Amino acid sequence: MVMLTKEASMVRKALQEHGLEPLLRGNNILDIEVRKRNIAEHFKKIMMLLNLDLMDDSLAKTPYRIANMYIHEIFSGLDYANFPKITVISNKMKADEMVTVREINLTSTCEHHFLIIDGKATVSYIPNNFVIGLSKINRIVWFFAQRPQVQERLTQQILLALQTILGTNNVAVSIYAVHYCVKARGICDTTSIATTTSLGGLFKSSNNTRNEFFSIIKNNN
Ligand SMILES: Nc1nc2c(ncn2[C@@H]2O[C@H](COP(=O)(O)OP(=O)(O)OP(=O)(O)O)[C@@H](O)[C@H]2O)c(=O)[nH]1
Ligand SMILES: [Zn+2]
Repeated sequence: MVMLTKEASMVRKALQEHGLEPLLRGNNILDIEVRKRNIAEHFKKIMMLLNLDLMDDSLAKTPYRIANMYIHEIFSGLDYANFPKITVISNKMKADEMVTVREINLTSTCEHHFLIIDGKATVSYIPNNFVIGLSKINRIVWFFAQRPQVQERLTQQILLALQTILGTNNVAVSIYAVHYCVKARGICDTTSIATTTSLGGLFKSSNNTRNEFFSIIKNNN
């Protein structure tokens, strides 16, 4: 079994304690190659039930492409072994104002329909003892996006992961996204956008901090 990094273990524990890891059913005991082979076999059956000709040279490898994509790409965030390497440095410069990364690109997968969620995140925090490498914020967003998701949980998972790593409650996350299960099927609404926000510490309790965060979002999203 792969050893998790200290940060991956801390984040997983915090999420479990807060009921924010409801989809995982425990450690996956099957080897990755066995899981991929099984997914491909099952997907072959789905394609056959759709009356698709698996002998067609364009379709023949699709079940394997799907299996590879699920395990190594769009659902890679289900495995904490893929949690990003985190670099935090001590806050020797005594930064005490809001740090914001906005317009973080994310694509995720709606857990109800397995269709794309296409959005952007804004993440702010007020440094306490640590400052995090900026790209690590994008990577944490990406990690949790690479799962079957609902947008509300994704927003909360990113918040709690950063609070845990940074040792402060003063974190805020907002995501706006287009859901292809709303756009490309069902109601077929091509313009609606869903916004979700999760606020911690001063972002929740102080009107000034909250307003500063929302003014960044309003002016830039
Ligand atoms: N709250 C929330 N709902 C979501 C998210 N992604 C998809 N959904 C919704 O999940 C719901 C599933 O509803 P169901 O009635 O079971 O599925 P459905 O019959 O395909 O629903 P329609 O999309 O209305 O056709 C839909 O309303 C989706 O829009 C999300 O991130 N958050
Ligand atoms: Zn959906």
